[in-house]
Amino acid sequence: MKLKFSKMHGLGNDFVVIDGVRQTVTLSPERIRELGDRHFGIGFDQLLLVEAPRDADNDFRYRIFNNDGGEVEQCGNGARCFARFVTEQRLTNKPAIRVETARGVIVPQLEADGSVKVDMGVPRLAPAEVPFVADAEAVSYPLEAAGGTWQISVVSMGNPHAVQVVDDVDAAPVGAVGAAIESHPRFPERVNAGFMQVVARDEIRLRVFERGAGETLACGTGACAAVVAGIRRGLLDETVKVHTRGGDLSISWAGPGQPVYMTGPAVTVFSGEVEF
Ligand SMILES: N[C@H](CCC[C@H](N)C(=O)O)C(=O)O
Repeated sequence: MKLKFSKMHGLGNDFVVIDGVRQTVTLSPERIRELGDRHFGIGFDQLLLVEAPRDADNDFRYRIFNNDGGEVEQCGNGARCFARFVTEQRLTNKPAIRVETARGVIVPQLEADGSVKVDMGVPRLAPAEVPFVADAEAVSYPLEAAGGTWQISVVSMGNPHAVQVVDDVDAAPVGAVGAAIESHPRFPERVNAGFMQVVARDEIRLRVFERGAGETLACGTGACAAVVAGIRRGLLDETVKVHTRGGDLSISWAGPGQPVYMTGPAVTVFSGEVEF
């Protein structure tokens, strides 16, 4: 069966986005992996599926599948592309869109300058909510991995993140240490591993080894988690510019119990059809 899709990216974190409202879509992990292959398929970090909401108070449901075929709870760069997609496809004309995800509702909003601002919801910091195996909640935890001990902060943006501070992201062992943290047994659902360099109290550089996708050029929820971790460590102020390899995001967090706001671009590269 042929399905229409759009190929999009948020700062080089790239997606195939599919309208599951007007099309009937059945996905298997195997087919997602085939289509995610950058040589034999279309190629993407994540596949995003747009569905009708389960709760009539909301506008859409949003499902996210990593390149490895696994379904996950949240995607920040994807949320911005989602908003651009449903607007371009005339599935809505609302500027602010209520979107159900596996772990709560997010509200992306198209801004006049073409960027997209997203209320990413309230970060969860208790280990059990990440989930992360620990005796008690702390600002950071020592974690043994890849032959070293890394001081990580754990944050859930709906999806799990383990963030550490490094002197220079360009020299950080993202591949080896990121892979070891991603599959560390203290993260029962695996984890996205972030490496953050603090440039100033309102500026960081960030690389993320993503769960189920490897290092990506940018990670929206990773940027949110890194700013939350940096503020909790007393290193950052409320609004932070996050430099990723694919470009810049603006992240704001007013503190515990408050939502994280993320602002950045969303680009449609092309549309196409594919056998699913
Ligand atoms: N790899 C992530 C999902 C995509 C997140 C990322 N692309 C973003 O922009 O937040 C996970 O397994 O939780």
